[in-house]
Amino acid sequence: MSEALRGPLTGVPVVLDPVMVATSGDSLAAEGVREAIVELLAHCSLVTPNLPEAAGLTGEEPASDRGAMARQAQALLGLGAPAVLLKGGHLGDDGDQVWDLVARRGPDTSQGPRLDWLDGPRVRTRNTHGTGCTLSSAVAANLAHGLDLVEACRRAKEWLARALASSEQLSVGDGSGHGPVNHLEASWVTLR
Ligand SMILES: Nc1ncnc2c1ncn2[C@@H]1O[C@H](COP(=O)(O)OP(=O)(O)O)[C@@H](O)[C@H]1O
Ligand SMILES: Cc1ncc(COP(=O)(O)O)c(N)n1
Repeated sequence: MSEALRGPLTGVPVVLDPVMVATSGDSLAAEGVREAIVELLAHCSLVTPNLPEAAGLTGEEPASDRGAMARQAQALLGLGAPAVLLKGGHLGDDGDQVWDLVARRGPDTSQGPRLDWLDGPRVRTRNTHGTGCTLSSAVAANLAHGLDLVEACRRAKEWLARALASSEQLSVGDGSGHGPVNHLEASWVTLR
């Protein structure tokens, strides 16, 4: 894959979602996946780990506050990623807010990385299945539209919050597990 990213895909924005740990906490990665993902970091435009994934990649404990999030995002830049969207959905379950962090290498290396916090309202729902995949796909679509990285992440997160809020409209399975977000939230009134 890194060959493709160095060759035909050079110049195309690439969003790498290192799917290793699901929202539910389940491990989704076999052994050796960490090394493969680390190798890809330098060849993508943005990597989008959740907190357990960032911990797995950096070899640290999952971040439990903003300071640790900032340190781990910067550690991922140090591993070669040009930019990191560190997702904070696993932090502060009882709070009203959920915050993500965009970290980018600055143009001037002596000034350190640029950090942009994206705060948003926490939606009270169990239907969080696929939030990470939804977010990274939306960021990729926004980058393909030519949006700047932080704006692409900000708009993707805002849309995801609406899709989460609208998830109760869906009726999937017997309702016992984590249901999906409603990707069609914008057109739902006309569609149903
Ligand atoms: N209950 C929630 N309300 C609003 N946004 C959420 C909620 N849970 C997660 N998010 C957002 O969903 C995205 C994915 O978050 P996260 O759960 O950390 O990743 P993953 O789904 O990969 O485990 C992030 O932008 C996060 O801020
Ligand atoms: C097969 C598969 N792929 C990905 C996810 C991540 O889901 P989430 O975005 O909710 O962490 C998952 N739970 N299962």
